[in-house]
Amino acid sequence: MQKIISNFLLISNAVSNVICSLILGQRFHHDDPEFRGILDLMSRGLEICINSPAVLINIFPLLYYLPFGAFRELRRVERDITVFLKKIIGSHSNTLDPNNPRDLTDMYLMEMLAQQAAGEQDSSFTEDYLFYIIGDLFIAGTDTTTNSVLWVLLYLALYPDIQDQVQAEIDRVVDRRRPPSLTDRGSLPFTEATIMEVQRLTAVVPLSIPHMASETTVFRGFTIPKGTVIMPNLYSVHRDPSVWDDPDAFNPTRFLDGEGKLLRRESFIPFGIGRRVCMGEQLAKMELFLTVSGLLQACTFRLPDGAPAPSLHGRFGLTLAPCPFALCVSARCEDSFSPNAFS
Ligand code: HEM
Repeated sequence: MQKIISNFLLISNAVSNVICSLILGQRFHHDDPEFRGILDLMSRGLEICINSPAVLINIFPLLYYLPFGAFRELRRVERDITVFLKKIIGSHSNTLDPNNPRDLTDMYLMEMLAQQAAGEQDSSFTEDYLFYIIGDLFIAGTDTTTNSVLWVLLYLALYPDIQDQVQAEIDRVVDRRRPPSLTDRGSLPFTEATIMEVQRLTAVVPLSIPHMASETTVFRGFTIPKGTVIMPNLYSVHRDPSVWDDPDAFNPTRFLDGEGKLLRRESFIPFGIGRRVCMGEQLAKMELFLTVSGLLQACTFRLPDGAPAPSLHGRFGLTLAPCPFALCVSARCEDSFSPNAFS
């Protein structure tokens, strides 16, 4: 069976459900309109914040209140997300059973209540903070991982010989009788190297997250005054010709040594670096490995016959998303995951 697919909502739903399970103790059905609506809002919110005139709010905060265009849309997105998250926090608060915490929200509420009971005056554990933490984890953990998976599928459709090698490795190590698990990760270096090479080329969070110099600092002869906003350019690090041979080429073997073992390259920093490195790095790597290896075990992804090669430039929000593309998905064996699941 094969099918042409241009709608990959199944992937963002699955990725977001990992965060929902951890934070909210629940998964949402893929058809749930409220869930779908909130994912769209988050994605749109990020795009407006980075890639519209609303970015100027960072410099002129009063622009936030303008009653038109991106400014008004941003306020609406923010309001709708707030209503959704506050409703969930409220229902957790009402049904909290300290003997049976269900998720991170329950654990947080229990700590908050414990600190209140102890008379803690300056506690940072408040429902307002919880709201921001949940929002941060949703925003940081959904689009990043979803877009990484989409880029992998797109690159593998453009490079079918590499896709064949990934599938051959999965077939050799895992077989097709069971889905890949995390214990297989160390035995699938080519699959891992392929994911890393896509992460290198696409740098899904290309400008990382802005930081601010807490002190005046001299770095390589440049004085950086206290308060300067710094935006690390991870994209340029990943394409630096002084570090990477032929940096624009898609070549997973650059992450493998002569014996086919995985190489750690210090200039490979898709999750940032240092004290504020991505908090979800380990989770994201697990999700990427399980999703990509599971999908490639079950299906083959090709460009539809006669379709022009999709652009590899991407759409820039906080994350770099691939431009819309279509793939022809075919099942690799009768009883495997059906391409119909993507509809
Ligand atoms: C492929 C997926 C992901 C990529 C490429 C990615 C990348 C990044 C990058 C570049 C940063 C900025 C690091 C810095 O400031 O130096 C960051 C921060 C962060 N990420 Fe991720 N991320 C991913 C997935 C996730 C997931 C799944 C979660 C949550 C469960 C998450 C949570 C966070 C948080 C909370 C921060 C802020 C950390 C801080 O400021 O201390 N990320 N991420």
